[in-house]
Amino acid sequence: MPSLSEAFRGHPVYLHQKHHDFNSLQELPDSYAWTQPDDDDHRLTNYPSNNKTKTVVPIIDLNDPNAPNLIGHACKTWGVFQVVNHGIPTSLFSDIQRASLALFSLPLHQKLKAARSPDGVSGYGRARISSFFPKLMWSECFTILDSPLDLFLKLWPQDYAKYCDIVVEYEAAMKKLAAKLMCLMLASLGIPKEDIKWAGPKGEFNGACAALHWNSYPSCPDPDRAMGLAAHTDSTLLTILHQNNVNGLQVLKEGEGWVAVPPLPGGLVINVGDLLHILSNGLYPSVLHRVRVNRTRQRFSVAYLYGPPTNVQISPQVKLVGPTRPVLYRSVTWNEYLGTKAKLFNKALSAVRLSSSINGLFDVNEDKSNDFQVG
Ligand SMILES: C=C1C[C@]23C[C@H]1CC[C@H]2[C@@]12CCC[C@@](C)(C(=O)O1)[C@H]2[C@@H]3C(=O)O
Ligand SMILES: O=C(O)CCC(=O)C(=O)O
Ligand SMILES: [Fe+2]
Repeated sequence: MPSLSEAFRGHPVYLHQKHHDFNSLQELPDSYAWTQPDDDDHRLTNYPSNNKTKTVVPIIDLNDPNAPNLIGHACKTWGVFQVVNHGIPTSLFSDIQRASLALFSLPLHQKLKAARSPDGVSGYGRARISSFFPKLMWSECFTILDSPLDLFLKLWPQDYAKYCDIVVEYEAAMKKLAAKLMCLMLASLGIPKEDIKWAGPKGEFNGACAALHWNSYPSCPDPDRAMGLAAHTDSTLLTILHQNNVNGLQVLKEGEGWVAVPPLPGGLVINVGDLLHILSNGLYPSVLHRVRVNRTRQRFSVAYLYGPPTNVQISPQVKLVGPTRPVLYRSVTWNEYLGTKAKLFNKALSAVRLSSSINGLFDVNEDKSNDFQVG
């Protein structure tokens, strides 16, 4: 089986190679301006506003006996929810946040020592999706696949070990939680975990592949015209996101527009990714999300992007297919899907959709991404 890094090496994306020291920018350079000052442009606003409706992303207590049903409902109607009582000690969040702050606070020349190579995915750089947009995003990121050791040695020749320990501990905790969430999500779909061969006899999902992705969104001199991270879905089964206590994450809710996902102390945001959308035969939408920035506070997030072994075929589960529910997607491996995503970005799901299926019946993800691109 190709490792996740090898899977990426086969599907390079071409990124803007120029990096900026955000702290030195007193004004928004044109290359970061997604709208012009006099634009009466609603594309970056929350239109239609969620202020009137007060809809909030569901918050689910994992100790609640009704959690499986609540998760099922949240996945079906939102494709995203927050969890509390997930069993991860808060000290692990402060540790990983401290590591992320230490990393992004390094001088640019130091961060560039661990820069992502053009055909790689690990290391420091811009979001991979950058290449699909004419403007730059107001953010920097750092991706860890496999071991952080080589990267951290370059960043912190003396202190690398303590940061490696934090990452290893954080990933182990995430892996356990992701397996638990997979079991709950499969149960909510009525799929016994025995139907997923790679889950293993006890549902440990040992063969899973994952990436740890750190994001930093510096304070921005002109936040209304900038974009932290453009609207995208994750190519994962699910993503577990920890955010610091700064707003910015928004999800697109059918019929409501962009809805903020406010940070919840000790909470984690769980979102459905494209592969779970496929596996659920379109029942669970992989939620479109983006990040806005603000004038005064730096925002940090740590995403654990979780998927299957890279060579396992993921297809709509037979139990979710029937006379009134045609099979909506062909089967794909994560490796293949990452290649499709690298080429087609937000059109990747449509590309693996079966043309004979009844369009739009179950798939709420039918390409809406163009509405949110500045073109
Ligand atoms: C395992 C993954 C999943 C990746 C690529 C790689 C590591 C970083 C992930 C993200 C994180 C930011 C959005 C995204 C769209 C991006 O550009 O990089 C994600 C992408 C995907 O979900 O496709
Ligand atoms: O920073 C965030 O809140 C979201 C990050 C994200 O969507 C990602 O890393 O995939
Ligand atoms: Fe994401």
